[in-house]
Order: sequence, then C-alpha cells, then structure tokens
Amino acid sequence: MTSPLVIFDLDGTLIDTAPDLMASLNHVMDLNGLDHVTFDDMTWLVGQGAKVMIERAWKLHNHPSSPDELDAAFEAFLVHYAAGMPGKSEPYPGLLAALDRLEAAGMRLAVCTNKSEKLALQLLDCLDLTHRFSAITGGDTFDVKKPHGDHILRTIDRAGGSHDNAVMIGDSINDILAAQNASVPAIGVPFGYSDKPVESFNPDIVIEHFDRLDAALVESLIAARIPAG
Ligand SMILES: O=C(O)COP(=O)(O)O
Ligand SMILES: [Mg+2]
Repeated sequence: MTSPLVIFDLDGTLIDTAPDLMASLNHVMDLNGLDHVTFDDMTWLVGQGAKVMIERAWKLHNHPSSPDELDAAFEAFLVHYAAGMPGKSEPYPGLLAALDRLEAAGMRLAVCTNKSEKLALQLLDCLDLTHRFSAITGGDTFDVKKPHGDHILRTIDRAGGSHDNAVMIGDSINDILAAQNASVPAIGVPFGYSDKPVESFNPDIVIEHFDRLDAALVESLIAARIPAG
C-alpha cells in the first residue's frame, strides 16, 4: 500500500499569485494599448494557463487576437512574470503548517497546476517549496491538462502514488472537475480565484482555511471515495 498523496492546485490554492499575475497581464495590456483588467476579472481569467488568460482578457476588451500576436504577448508576459518572482506571491495562511502535519503523518504531496511547468517550478523554488513535493506537473507537462482527469492521474503516477489513495485540493472548476473525472476525492477552497462559489462544483468537502487540512480528513475522504467506473 502506497502512502496517501495530497495533490494541490497552485494559483489560488497553494499560493496567492493573483496580484503578480495581474501586474504582468496589465503590462501586456499596456503594450497593446488596452485598458487594465481588475482583480474581479482575474477570478474568471485565471484557470487555463497564462496564454488563455491573455486571450480571455483581450476578448473582454474586444481586442481580436491572431495566433502570432498572442504568442508575442505570451512571451512578453513570461519575461515580465518571471523577472518579478516571487513578487507579492505567498503561501495562503496555514499552508506550511498543514504541509508539515501531512508529511509528519507519512503522507506525500504533489502539485497539479495549469500554470506552465517551468513557471510553477520557478515560483515554488523562489518560495523554497519545491522540495516538499514528490511531483510538480503543469498545464504543458502532458498532452492533457485540467479539467481532464488524466492530468491528475499522471501526476499521481509521477509522484509514485496510487490512483485510489489520493485527494485533490483546488479553488476552481477545473480542479474539481479534474478530480471528479479521475475519481479522486476533491477538497474545494473558497479563498482562490473562481467567479462562482467553489461549493457549486460539488467538491466532496470545502475547507475555508488550511487549519482544517489534516491526515484524518484526507483518510476519511479516501475511505469514502467512490471507485472509478
Ligand atoms: O495559472 C492558471 O491559469 C491556473 O493555474 P492553477 O491551475 O494553478 O490554478
Ligand atoms: Mg487555481
């Protein structure tokens, strides 16, 4: 029996990244002569990686985008975002203590994000968190990304875990759907970036603070899980 694996989403779950994502997105908006996006916009723009975020922001401001323009804007975003790291981004309250508790109980940890793998690693390195995780996979690590269930299942494989002994924690519809698609129990957090309440995606449980995340909760969700198929 492998040890339980606790898989975290990154943006809006592990780390409060929206202020820095927004600053770099608005840098790209400036370069294209477009109005800035607001924090409220971010709850809808974030979720499918930076390129989709730019595309959605341009649509919001009625700016048509060719693939070439979008590629150039994405490059400009990456340079700006990476140069500013870690910026204002920091772990959510109680996260580090929760990671300590889970590790002390013999559980393993992983990250499954739609952020590009390179940016995810850079950010987690800056915050001295990389060594905590058995696997860190991004939206470009495989040929699928959340909400596809295989993004989670392949993250479990990379972490050396087993599909029936893992939980997923996330803030957005992509995380909860991916967990449901993978038949992995889903924990929703309400403090991230979602334009709809995380409850409305029907996670197995919602925790409003990382103080509630411990081995007993993870074990109870795994014990109650509904097997695939
Ligand atoms: O950066 C994004 O768009 C999404 O990232 P997440 O999957 O870590 O929330
Ligand atoms: Mg997220």
